[in-house]
Amino acid sequence: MDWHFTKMHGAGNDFVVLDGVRQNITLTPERARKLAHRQFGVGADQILLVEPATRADADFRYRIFNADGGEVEHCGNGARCFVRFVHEQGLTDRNPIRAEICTGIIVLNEQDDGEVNVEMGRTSFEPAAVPFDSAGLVPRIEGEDRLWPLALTGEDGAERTVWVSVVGISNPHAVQVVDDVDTAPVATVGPRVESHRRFPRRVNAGFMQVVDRRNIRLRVFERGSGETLACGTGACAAVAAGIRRGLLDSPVRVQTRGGVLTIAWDGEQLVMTGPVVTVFQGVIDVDTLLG
Ligand SMILES: N[C@@H](CCC[C@H](N)C(=O)O)C(=O)O
Repeated sequence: MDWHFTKMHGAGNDFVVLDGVRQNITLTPERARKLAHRQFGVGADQILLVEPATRADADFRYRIFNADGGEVEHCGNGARCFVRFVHEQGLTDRNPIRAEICTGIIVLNEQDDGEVNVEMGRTSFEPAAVPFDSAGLVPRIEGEDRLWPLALTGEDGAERTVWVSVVGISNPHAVQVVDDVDTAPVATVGPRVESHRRFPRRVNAGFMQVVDRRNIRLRVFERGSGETLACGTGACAAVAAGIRRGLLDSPVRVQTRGGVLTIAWDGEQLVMTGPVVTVFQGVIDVDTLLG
């Protein structure tokens, strides 16, 4: 059995996109992991599976799998690739498109300049909703935000505390402010935050450098994929946290290692705008390579 796929990226966060509308696709976590593998598969940060909608108020459903095979709630850069994919593949000429993700509906609009904007849905800062176990912790209040102390143990066994904003964009984020993203300890602190025991579903760990009130630089160690060149929901979480902390004003230009995303937030709806690139199309022999 063969699957046709499209390789895409949004600001360097890369995807294998599968058409589950015209193909009969059973994507298990193991198959997703193999497809995403950079040596033995096609290679991707996430796999996107486009399917018929299951509710009347949506045009399509799309599902997201991290490189480790886990299915997740939301993906900002993936959302932009999804809308370009359904247009390029002739699955619809509707614009904007309403897409069903596992936590609700998001609205996507392909602009005349080739960028895509996405109404990402609502943000939550309630620990239980993220989810984050805040029992026994005393937050530091900054502006309207609460910074939570996370105790981390270093490779040398030494304890240190990092202060994070905890944000739910359907998926979980922990954002810390750093002086310089280039020297931030993303590779060492990122995995410790990602799997910290206070995040029962793990977490995406963001490192934000505030350049000025409308510009940040951002790196994200993503849950289930490691550091990526850009993380759309991570950009939304960083901007929302930065605005609540009184550090930023909407809209904010987010410089990632793979490109620029623009995030607007009115305190309710988050709107993300950014680029999309189709890299190539291919066919994969499922029985031989994915099992
Ligand atoms: N790259 C994404 C986020 C993908 C999911 C994330 N790793 C998670 O586990 O929540 C984005 O652009 O938002």
